Amino acid sequence: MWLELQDVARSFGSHRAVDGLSLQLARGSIGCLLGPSGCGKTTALRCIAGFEPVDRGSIRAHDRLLAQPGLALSPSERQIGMVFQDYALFPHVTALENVAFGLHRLPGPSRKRRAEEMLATVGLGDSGAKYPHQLSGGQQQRVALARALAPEPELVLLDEPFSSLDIELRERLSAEVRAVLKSLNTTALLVTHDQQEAFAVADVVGVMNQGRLEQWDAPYELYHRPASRFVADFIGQGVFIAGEIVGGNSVQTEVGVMHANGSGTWERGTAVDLLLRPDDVIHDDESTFKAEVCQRAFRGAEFLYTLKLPSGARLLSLVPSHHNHAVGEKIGIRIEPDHVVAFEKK
Ligand SMILES: Nc1ncnc2c1ncn2[C@@H]1O[C@H](COP(=O)(O)OP(=O)(O)OP(=O)(O)O)[C@@H](O)[C@H]1O
Repeated sequence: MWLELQDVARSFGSHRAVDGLSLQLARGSIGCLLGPSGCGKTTALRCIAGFEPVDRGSIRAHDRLLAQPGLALSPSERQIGMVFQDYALFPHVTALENVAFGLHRLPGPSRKRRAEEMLATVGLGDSGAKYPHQLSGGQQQRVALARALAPEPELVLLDEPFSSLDIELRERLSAEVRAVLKSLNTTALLVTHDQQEAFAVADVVGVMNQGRLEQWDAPYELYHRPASRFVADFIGQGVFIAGEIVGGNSVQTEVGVMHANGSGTWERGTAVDLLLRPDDVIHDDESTFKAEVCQRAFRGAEFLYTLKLPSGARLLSLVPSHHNHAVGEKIGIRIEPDHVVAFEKK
C-alpha cells in the first residue's frame, strides 16, 4: 500500500478531532476525505503532511514510517506535495519560477525544463512568464498543482483546492486535476466537504463524522450501499420511510414490499427505516398507487417533486421535466429501488 493510516488519533485538549482513523490508498489512486465542517478531515490531512503529530496509531507511505506517537518525520522529509485552498503562490515571481521553486536539487537548465514541462501538463505552457496576479483563480490553482507535482512527490495532498473558485470553474478544474494526476500516476488524497467534487476527482471516498471514518469506498457504493445512516443522509438526496421486515430479504412499506438482493440478516418483525432516493421513485401514469405533489423544484431537464403519501410520509421523485404537474395534483408512482438500504429503527 502506498499510503496506510492505522488507528490514527489526534486530540486538542479533551476534543478528539481524529479518532481511530484507518485507511489504505493504493499507488496511483486518488482518495478523498469528505465530511461536514469540523469532522476532522483537515486535521487528518495535517497529520499526514507532518504539520500535526499523532497521539495514537501510525502513518506509513510507501512502507516508510512517517509518524507514530513520539516519532514524526518533518514535512520536508515526507516527500509530500501540498495544494491548498488559497493557492499560496509566491506573488513576486513568475508562474515558471513558482513551479521551479521546489526543484532546487536539479541543476539550472534541467530545473527550467522540468518546470516548463509541468506547466504544459497543467495546460499553462504559454503562461510561464506571467505573475500570479495576471492569472485567473483557476490558472493560479493549476500553477499550484504544477508546483506540488514538479518534484515528483510520493504523495500529493489537496486541501479544499477548489473551494475559492466559482462553481463552473470548480467542476471543470476538478476533472482536469483528476486527468493530470492520473496521467502522472500520482497517489493523492483530497479533502473536501463537497461531494460532487469528491465524486468528480476521487476513486475512493471516505465519509468522516466526528473524527471517525464511517465508510471508505467507491463513490457508487457510498451512494447505493451506504454503510450507516449518517452516510445515507450525507451522500446524495433521499428520505427514509418506515418499514417492517416480513421475510429474510423483504421489507413491507406503505408503497409495497421491497426485496433486497443481498442475504438478509434481519429478524422478521424488525422495524426499519428504508432509504429511498429520488431516482428510486418513478412517475408512472399507469400506476394505481398515487401520491400528492406538495413541492416541486425545476432543474431544467428534470423536476424534483416532493410527494406526500397517504400516511403523510414524504418521498422525493426525479421526473423528466416534460411531466409538468402542479402542486396539489395526485400522480401515479412506482418504486424501483436499485438497492434496498434499511436501518433498524432507533
Ligand atoms: N489547533 C487546534 N486547536 C484546537 N482545536 C482544533 C485545532 N484544529 C482543529 N481543531 C478542532 O478539531 C475539530 C476538527 O477540525 P478540522 O479542521 O480537522 O475539521 P474539518 O473537517 O477540516 O472542518 P472544516 O471543513 O470546517 O475545515 C474541530 O472541532 C476544530 O475546532
